[in-house]
Formats: sequence, C-alpha cells, structure tokens
Amino acid sequence: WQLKAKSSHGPQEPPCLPALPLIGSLLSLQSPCPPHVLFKELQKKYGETFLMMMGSHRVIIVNQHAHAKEVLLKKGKIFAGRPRTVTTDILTRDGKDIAFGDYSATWRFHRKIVHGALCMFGEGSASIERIICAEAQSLCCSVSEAAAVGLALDLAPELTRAVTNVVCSLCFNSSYSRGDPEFEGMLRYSQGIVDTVAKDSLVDVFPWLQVFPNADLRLLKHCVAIRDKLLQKKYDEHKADYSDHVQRDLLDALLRAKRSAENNNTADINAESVGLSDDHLLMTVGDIFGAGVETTTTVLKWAVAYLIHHPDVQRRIQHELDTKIGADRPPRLSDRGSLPYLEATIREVLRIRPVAPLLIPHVALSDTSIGDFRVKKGTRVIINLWSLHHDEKEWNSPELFDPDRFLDSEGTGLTIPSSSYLPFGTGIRVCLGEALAKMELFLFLSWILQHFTLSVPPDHSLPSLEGKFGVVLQPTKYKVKATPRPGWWRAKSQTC
Ligand code: HEM
Repeated sequence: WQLKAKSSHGPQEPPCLPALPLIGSLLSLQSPCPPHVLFKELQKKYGETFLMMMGSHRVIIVNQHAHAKEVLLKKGKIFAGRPRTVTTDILTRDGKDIAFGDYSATWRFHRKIVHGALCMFGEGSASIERIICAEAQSLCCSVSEAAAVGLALDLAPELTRAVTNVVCSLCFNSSYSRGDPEFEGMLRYSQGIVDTVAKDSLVDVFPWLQVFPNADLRLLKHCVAIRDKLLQKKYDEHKADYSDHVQRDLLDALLRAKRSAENNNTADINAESVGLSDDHLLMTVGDIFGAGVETTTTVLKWAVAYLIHHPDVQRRIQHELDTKIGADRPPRLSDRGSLPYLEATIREVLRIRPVAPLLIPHVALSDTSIGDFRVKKGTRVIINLWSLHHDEKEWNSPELFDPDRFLDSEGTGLTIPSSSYLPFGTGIRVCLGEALAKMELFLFLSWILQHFTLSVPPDHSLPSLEGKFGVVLQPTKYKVKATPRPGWWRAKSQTC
C-alpha cells in the first residue's frame, strides 16, 4: 500500500517530531544529552531521517550515510545554502564570509580565491611545513620546560598558541610569542565568540527575542568588535604596503583578487557582479581564524586524551617513529607515507570524536527530495555526523577506540573501511582547511610523541572522554605528565 501511495502521490513528508504552534518541537528536545546524541536516539522512534520544527523553521535531521551523501554530494548545489541566524549575522556582517555565507556568485568567487590562496601557501609550498614545524618546536620547548620541573601540564593554551600562530602566519605573515598582549586579547575574544555563536540559542530560533536584554548577545557583540578592530588594523597595514608582485600571505592574495576584479581583469567575473567589498575580505579572514583554530586545537586535545587512555597505542606510534625516523631529526611531511599507524590513529580520533558532530546546517535552495522524502525549499538540513561515525551497521563496536580499523589486513596500508566517514564533510561545502588541518595534526602529534611520553599526572584522574558540546565538541579540561623520551636530549640541542 505504501509503495502505491508513493507512486500516486510522489515523495512523502519525513516522519515529524510532535510540534506545537510557535515553539515547534522544542518539548521533544528537552534532554540532558547533547543534540547529536539525542538525534541519534530519536532515530529509533522516528527513523534515520526525520523532520522537526524549530520555531517556524523546518529542520530535517539525517542520521545515515546514503542520505548524507545525497545531500552533500549528489544534490550538493541544491543543499548548498546556509541559514541566516541572529548570532552568525553579527559574527559575519550578515553572511559576508564563507562558512555562514549563503550560496551565491559572490560566495563561489570567495571560496575559489581562498581555496587558491590556501593551496599556494598550504599544500603547494614548503613554507607551511616550515611554519608548522617552527610552532611544533616551540611547543616541545615549552612542554620540556614544564616537564623538567615535574609540573602537571594543561597543554590546551600551548596547543592553541601553536595552531593560532600557524593561521596568523598564513593570513598575515606574522606570529606571536607567549604573553603577547595582542595575542592574549585574541584568545579572550575567540573564547567569547565560541561561547556564544551558533549554539542554536533561543535568539537564533526566535529572532524577535533580540528586543529583550541578552547577556550572550552583548558578549558576542563586544568580542566581535574587538576582533574587527584587530582585523581592520592588519587589513590597513597590508593595503598600505601592498605590491602586485609579492604575495606574502592570504590577505595579499585576497587583495590581489579584489583589485583584479575591480580592474575587470578576471576572465569570468567582474567586481560589479561579485560585490567583493572590504567587508567580504575581512569576514573571510575572520572565518579562517574562526574555523581554523578551535577545530584543529580541539582534535589535538582529543588525540592526547585518547593516547593517555591507551598507552599501548602511544607506544606503537613511538615505535613507528623510532624505526622510521629515529631521534636525530624531527618528523617531516614527507614521512607521512611511512607512518601509517599514526595516520590511522588521527583518523580514528576524527571518527570517534568528530569536532563538528552536526557539520554546519545546510539549507535547501529549491523544492527537492532526500531518498523518498519530500523537502521544501528553505528547509534546514542537519547531517548528524555523530550517527554516521557511530553507526553499528557500519563500524564494529563504534564506541571502541581502535586505530587498527583504518589499516588494511596486512596492517601496513591505510584504508577507510566504511563510507560512513566524513570528518570534514564532502562536496561543495567541504571543509576548506582539510589539507592544512591534516598537515598540522600529523606534524604536531609526531613531534610531541617523538619527544615525550604522555600520561596521567600523579593524583589526577584520566581525562573525561565525554565531551562538552558547543560550536565544536570539546574535551573537558585535563592535565598531563610529559616524560622526555630517551633520545630527546640529542634532538633537544637542535630544537630549543
Ligand atoms: C581538524 C580540523 C578541522 C575539522 C575536523 C573541520 C571540519 C569541518 C566541517 C565538518 C565543516 C562543515 C562542512 C559542511 O557544512 O558540510 C567545515 C567547514 C569549514 N572549514 Fe573546517 N575543519 C577543520 C579545520 C579547518 C581549518 C584549519 C580551516 C581553515 C584554514 C577550516 C576552514 C573551514 C571553512 C572556511 C569551512 C566552511 C566551508 C563552506 O561553508 O563552504 N577548517 N570544517
């Protein structure tokens, strides 16, 4: 009967959570669990793809990979929209960035320029390797100072500094030393933004609530104002000594693209049609900071937490490092191919604790469908990566941390054992920094593990693996004991 109904009436509405006027499905979402875990639970009752109402917005939750790929790849262009929300509009001057900007000619042009610039300063050149290694070296020196006096260490601030400096070098050709007031200010405002933006807070669901005093919105506006002042300063400095002949960094590349669009030199596009304003350039750089720092730092923090829980995994990576690299030189990007177990461990960390468990919401730009379900134009679509990465049909014991699942049967080559694995998304909106992030994860972790063994400090408990959900899924604070490894002393003379 169902089949008959489908063929006579076309695609069906997805099953919908109970919804009331005005508040929508809010009552079904009351739960102590974070949203990605709740959505995974709700699929038992409503099916893998279901609909809910957030205020007046229709939101489809996708919990399985075939539908996820249909949204992201097969119908990527149709689902390439982003929702406008109160908090992201404040952050991005009404969507003039890449991550939260809606799909348009301007957006496409921006993504193309930034992608090109990232390739030039990232994958395509040795300079990014030099930048990351310099930060890895500085990180190892700081850790070794603390280790020498037997301190229990919170690695988070040093990891954040290292990753922020990589992004600073990339965007502005500059970096910060520890304690720099500008840098400390940047950390403070970043935290304020992370704490307040895009958390599906009530004002994003019910925009009219903005008329009431709201402490989160006040904090967000304050932090964005500080960020904008800093970005404007860097932008003015770059404009002042810009030359068409030298491209020092991403900001130069953006300026050059803007100028050439204004002079109508670009073959396929002109400034009028793409509207490449100063705001767009500033927000794009803000995006790279926003999307590039918190994510990568968080993965590093998860990796260290899991390595402390699994000393056997740590020993196996160190054995691989000792046999393939030794202690006389630090790891290089060209070693990636010969360290499969480390790469498999990084993949497993990205699977078991995806930092963006719900990706960024997508929006259907026209009436369409997902599988047999009808999707109306304007519907928001949330891909629940958490469900994909913990799907029992796709992964053996998904809750188990097991890097071996990413190695082939000989244990020497890398594989991806299920298509239910999308830590960086895929398609038109795939993460722009995937290649950069992978380089950073590899170099930072290999440097750290070549030099130190990480464990729980005496009188401390193991890090919690549960996580705290905000813009990204973060581990709660924990401390580590870093023991210098034999051989580190030989390498030390070359590093600190
Ligand atoms: C391990 C670190 C990272 C992870 C796991 C990660 C993951 C993701 C994910 C899941 C998305 C959303 C895809 C979607 O909505 O379909 C995304 C978007 C994005 N990421 Fe990353 N990311 C990481 C690091 C970075 C870095 C280092 C940069 C910058 C250089 C970056 C820049 C972006 C941008 C600009 C977007 C928006 C793309 C768009 O909307 O078109 N990310 N990332």
